[in-house]
Amino acid sequence: MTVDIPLVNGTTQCTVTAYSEKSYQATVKFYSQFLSLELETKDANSTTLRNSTVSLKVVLEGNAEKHAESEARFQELTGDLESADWRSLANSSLVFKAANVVQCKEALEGQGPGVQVQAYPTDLFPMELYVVDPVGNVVGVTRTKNAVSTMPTAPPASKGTFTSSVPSSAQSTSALSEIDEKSISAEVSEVTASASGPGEKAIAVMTSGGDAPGMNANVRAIVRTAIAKGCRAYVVMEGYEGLVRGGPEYIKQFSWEDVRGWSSEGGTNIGTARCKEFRERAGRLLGALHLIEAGVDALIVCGGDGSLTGADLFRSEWPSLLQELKETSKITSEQYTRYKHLNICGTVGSIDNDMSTTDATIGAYSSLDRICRAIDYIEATANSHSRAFVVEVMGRNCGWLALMAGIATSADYILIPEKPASSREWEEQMCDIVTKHRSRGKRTTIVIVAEGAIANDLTPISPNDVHKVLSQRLKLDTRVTTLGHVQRGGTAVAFDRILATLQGVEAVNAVLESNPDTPSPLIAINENKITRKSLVESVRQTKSVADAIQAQDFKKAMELRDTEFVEHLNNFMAVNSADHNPPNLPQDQRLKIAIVNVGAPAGGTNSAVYAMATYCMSQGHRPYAIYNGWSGLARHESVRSLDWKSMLGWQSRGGSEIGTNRCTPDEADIGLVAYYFQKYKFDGLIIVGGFEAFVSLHQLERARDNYPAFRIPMVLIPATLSNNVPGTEYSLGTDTALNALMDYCDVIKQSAASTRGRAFVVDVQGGNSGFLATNASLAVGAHVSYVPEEGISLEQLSQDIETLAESFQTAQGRRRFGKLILKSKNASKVFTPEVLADVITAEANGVFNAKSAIPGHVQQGGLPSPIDRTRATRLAVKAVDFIESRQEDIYKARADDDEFDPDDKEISSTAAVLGIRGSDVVFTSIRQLYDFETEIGKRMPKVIHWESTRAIADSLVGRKKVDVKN
Ligand SMILES: Nc1ncnc2c1ncn2[C@@H]1O[C@H](COP(=O)(O)OP(=O)(O)OP(=O)(O)O)[C@@H](O)[C@H]1O
Ligand SMILES: O=P(O)(O)OC[C@H]1O[C@](O)(CO)[C@@H](O)[C@@H]1O
Ligand SMILES: [Mg+2]
Repeated sequence: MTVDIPLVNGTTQCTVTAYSEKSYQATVKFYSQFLSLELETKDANSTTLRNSTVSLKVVLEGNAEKHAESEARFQELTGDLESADWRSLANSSLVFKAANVVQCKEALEGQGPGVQVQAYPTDLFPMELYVVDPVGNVVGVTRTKNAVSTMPTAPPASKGTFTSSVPSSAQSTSALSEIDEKSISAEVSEVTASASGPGEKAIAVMTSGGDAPGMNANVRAIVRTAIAKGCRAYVVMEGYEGLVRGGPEYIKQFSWEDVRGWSSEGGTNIGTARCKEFRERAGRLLGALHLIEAGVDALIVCGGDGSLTGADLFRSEWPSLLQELKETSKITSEQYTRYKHLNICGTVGSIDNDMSTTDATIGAYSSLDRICRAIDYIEATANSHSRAFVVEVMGRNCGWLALMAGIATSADYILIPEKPASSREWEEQMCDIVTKHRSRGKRTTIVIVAEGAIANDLTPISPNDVHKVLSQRLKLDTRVTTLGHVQRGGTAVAFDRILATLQGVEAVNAVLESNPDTPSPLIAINENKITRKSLVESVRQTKSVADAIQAQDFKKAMELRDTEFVEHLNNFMAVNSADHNPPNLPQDQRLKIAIVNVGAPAGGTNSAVYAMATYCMSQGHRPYAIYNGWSGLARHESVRSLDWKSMLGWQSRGGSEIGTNRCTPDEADIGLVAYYFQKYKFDGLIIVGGFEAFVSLHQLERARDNYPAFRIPMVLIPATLSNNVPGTEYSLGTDTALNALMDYCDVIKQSAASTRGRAFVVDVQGGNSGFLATNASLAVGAHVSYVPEEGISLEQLSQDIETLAESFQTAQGRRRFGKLILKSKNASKVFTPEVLADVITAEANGVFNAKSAIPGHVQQGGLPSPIDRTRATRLAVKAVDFIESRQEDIYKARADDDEFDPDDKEISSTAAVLGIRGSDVVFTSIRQLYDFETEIGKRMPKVIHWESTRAIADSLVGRKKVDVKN
């Protein structure tokens, strides 16, 4: 039995049979533009074939016309047919592994070796080979590269493992600051001894307003960076309260050791308060006096909109405060001159995320994490009773938490202060959505109410108001849950620890670089980039949103809000009312869009599929899922149209609901992939995955020449914990993985700290990318991280052991003294975690010992983090928009070869990677990335965007780097 495969792009088809000497018989279908061949197996045996090499005899025969045509064409190209290598295909050796059906299935699902042909067709003479099992399923695939040339192309990356070797010698990447604890202590005592010499600065940090997870990491980074830069570090205890009270009890000098282990601790260890006195000039006057008395030159305030408004006011009043202090003889003229300019800087710490000009505030994502976990829990009980839940979340004047939680948990409805409606309107809209969801089979209803939710007449909307509507009008069994301060509790998520740390370093840099003419900075983050904004301007903009709301000018309030907030809100409305209202687009603009997952599982993958499908529905497009990757498609025609009900709950699930594996189109059979694309008439494709997904997009784009079915807009949403996809600085799944690894490390570190003289060597995933190890080391304060980009040199290893031994010797049983060494698996093949632990223990001479710890696939994470869920939603919507907007650019080329020029920029840019680069979300063409920005052999981008983070991670733990010249 054979499978008919229609012609694609005029490719000639012939059917031939390959059979084993024993029982197994397979049909091999062979495609070539010019040739028709017969293949016949020799020595093949269905039970012994696995992993064995089988010789396939290739006999040229059949279609004489085509044969002649190919010879003529070949002669035209080579001028010498006799020596033509394509003839050597006859009797060529084919690697034909896993030839029985079960094994082929495994192979195609990425669990075993695939079927490969060691013959290399060219782009000019492409060939595909299909092995069909006795019942007609296509189970085998070929590589299709170069039939003519004897020059083999690079062998395909093997499934599952990456073999390219990684240098184990260390290459110094950048000039890292060489600080160790001893030298820093020495510096500190020197500085303290000379008190306030004019050269040295004293930098103080305080936390203010509601506490926020990550504040401790911020304080730690500020204290250590200040010390590392030769400054004295101070903390102001209890927020502005401490400034107003003053004295050494409230304004304390801190040492390197004082902040040990703080990254992993929730709340704020230096205290915070809401201080009435500071709102009055008299309070601020006292604050100014106390700062000067303590000799503080610069103040970094980590707090929310209120705290930074206070800081801004303090800054603007400073000259007059100083004048008054001088006139009342509270300070000397020297002090007046020295402290004439207040050097102040804000790092935004608040769970509310209500400060303009920054995308995220320290603590907001930790709080969102608590909220999403709670709602995930509530879902289960709601589902059991088919109940409705009204969940109140924090956000006095701001709906960010409610909105993001709404997206991350696919809640039915949200009520936020930024977009109020009349009571009648919101009640109608909520009832309409909830009724439709229920009528389509949803058993749960979740409505999230922000603490500050209001109607458009500014009257508050309470959870009880919502309860009343759901229970009385819709007769739903409804409960109210107020999450309260649980949302502010617990330790910070990885994002907040890293954000707080990087912003702390940047804040110290900013105050050291500032002069009387520089405007006071606020340290922000925009997309993936830490930025400096003007404190005055940020406060002004934040206030203008609040003013617009008070003036009931909600349209203006929205315009003044960050564009990302508005984008999230629009996305929430679109995906959550999918299929409800008439689609947005007219019939003739509605498309068929496919989505496929490729590579290892990554957090947020399901959210991307869910968002893509629901957004498609709201636009009027038809979403399709290709189940089980390219191999699923080639083997089982695994295309299903996605329907709303079957995707319920996907938003919050880990793994990949539609299945994923590492097989690329070439490996699966690109001709067959093209055939199905043609059969389903896809107008666009979204691939979600890691490096194999990147390679897949490249293969599809290059195959457009032969297969018009690929002449459609195609987008890759990067998703891999390795974060090694060129074209982006962030891949879905990295945040989930970082949290999983960080949680693991926190536990291990606690064990090490309790044991006192113990270090753990933790084995970290990430292929050839040290991203995960570097960022995790920043989040957990690991003593050392070894990454593939640097390798492990003996010099560095011995230096690290020496530093470790010294610090254990001086630790004298202090708490929080657990030491971690994070080692990327590919940093060294020789130094496995066990070997490394043994070497370290032996070299430590009994001062301490080391053990290995292997988190393994736990690093893929369980539930996806809220960051991965919400980013997935945003990127999926952008990907669909891209497919819509790029139809015109490639539409003509789909039907007409003459219109297709693969090198045309407009056309080639319709196959792109959707990435976050610096502070922008951008589409970059796969051609550009693959040809110019990728180290294919290493499966890495050429430029490592996070390189500078390594120096920061090292310097904050006082690691000495050995400068190895390679
Ligand atoms: N307009 C202002 N002038 C002077 N000080 C202010 C002003 N607004 C706030 N502050 C000071 O900042 C403190 C914290 O402000 P607020 O209570 O608004 O919290 P926040 O910093 O916005 O944090 P969060 O909202 O996350 O809890 C106040 O108690 C007060 O001391
Ligand atoms: O109980 P507290 O400390 O006044 O904090 C409650 C408020 O603080 C915030 O969480 C911000 O930290 C607001 O969303 C909330 O209204
Ligand atoms: Mg606030």
